Amino acid sequence: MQLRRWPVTSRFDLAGKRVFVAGHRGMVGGALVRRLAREDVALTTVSRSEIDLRDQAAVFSWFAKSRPQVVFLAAAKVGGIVANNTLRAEFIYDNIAIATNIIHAAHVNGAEKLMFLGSSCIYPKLAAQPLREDSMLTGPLEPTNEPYAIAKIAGIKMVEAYRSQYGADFINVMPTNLYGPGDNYHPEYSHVVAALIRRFHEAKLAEAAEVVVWGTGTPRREFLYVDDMADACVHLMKTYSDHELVNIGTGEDITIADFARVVAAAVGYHGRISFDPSRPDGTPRKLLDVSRLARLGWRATTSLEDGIARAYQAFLQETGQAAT
Ligand SMILES: NC(=O)C1=CN([C@@H]2O[C@H](COP(=O)(O)OP(=O)(O)OC[C@H]3O[C@@H](n4cnc5c(N)ncnc54)[C@H](OP(=O)(O)O)[C@@H]3O)[C@@H](O)[C@H]2O)C=CC1
Ligand SMILES: C[C@H]1O[C@H](OP(=O)(O)OP(=O)(O)OC[C@H]2O[C@@H](n3cnc4c(=O)[nH]c(N)nc43)[C@H](O)[C@@H]2O)[C@@H](O)[C@@H](O)C1=O
Repeated sequence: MQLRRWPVTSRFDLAGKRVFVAGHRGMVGGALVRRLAREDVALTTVSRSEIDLRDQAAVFSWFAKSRPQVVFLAAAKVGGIVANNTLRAEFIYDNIAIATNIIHAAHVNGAEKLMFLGSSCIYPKLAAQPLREDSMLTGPLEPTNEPYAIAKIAGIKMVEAYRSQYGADFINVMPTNLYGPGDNYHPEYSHVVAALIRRFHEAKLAEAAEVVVWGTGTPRREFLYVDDMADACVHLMKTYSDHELVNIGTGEDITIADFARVVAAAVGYHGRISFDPSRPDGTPRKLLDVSRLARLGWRATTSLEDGIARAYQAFLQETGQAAT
């Protein structure tokens, strides 16, 4: 029987390092900035108005001046199932450009460590569940987000190649569906968590009799609170150094129908919930195998109910509706 090789653990000291969070204004980037405030680091960020990370010359010039020693690559074009399926060209172009620019610039400018954020959608649509890291590229992808998934796989393979050819200490993590402060509430292009928080809230205010949830309600999803995600990223940056992917999740999933009821309860909506099967279900199930992450010493701590309650409060604050 082949022994499963467990990842190499190592101690990487962040203290005093110049740390670049690419995508710092986003949901994950913002959580990383909050989490890194507890570390002794020299944090550096650059906003999109200063540099478009698709612009190779601008990225290379910035890296040559700033020379970050540690890079969290959290910048990407991100969206839910309809955004991915509608903006297919933008999702593949932007995400390949951002990944290739930053990974190469980090290498050329001597970054000591880089973390690339992939996504659970890189795994085959019908792969065995829970999804193991070695199931990547073993079957067809979910069509609705294939461009995005291909871009993510390109970034993953680039990180592996730079470790192999140049000995770069670059690592790949695969987050599950994320939610929390700083999420995107676009009515069509958001992910399910933000979409339902907004829709149930607006239905409550309007005293609507019914809320329509997309799809059949039967798909299953795993949801990780974004501040847990950031903590896992810092933990792995400090302790993990190998070529294998590391899934980041809770290890628990829920049907969209049951999840909708969790959000309705958190928001305080008591009307009917119906389903619109004309909207895409996407992958039937995306539950990550988090045993490698557990062996590396990390587990999620925020329950779904607590996380949704905190995400709803963040939504109210971010949209200026929080009770004063
Ligand atoms: N959200 C989720 O459920 C999941 C996310 N991930 C991954 O986590 C990472 C972060 O996702 P998330 O925080 O949700 O996404 P957000 O959309 O919230 O944040 C993305 C960030 O990237 C920046 N960005 C995008 N394009 C460019 C560009 N061309 N130039 C400069 N900056 C750019 C955005 O800047 P600006 O705000 O100015 O537009 C934003 O700050 C991504 O790699 C994503 O693939 C993985 C799995 C699940
Ligand atoms: C993280 C992952 O996220 C994306 O994949 P996804 O998990 O399928 O994305 P989603 O959150 O948009 O949908 C999850 C499920 O939820 C159902 N659903 C119900 N009602 C709404 C709704 O109102 N909006 C949305 N978006 N979905 C809804 C929807 O029908 C689907 O069954 C990838 O594109 C990619 O970005 C990626 O990597």
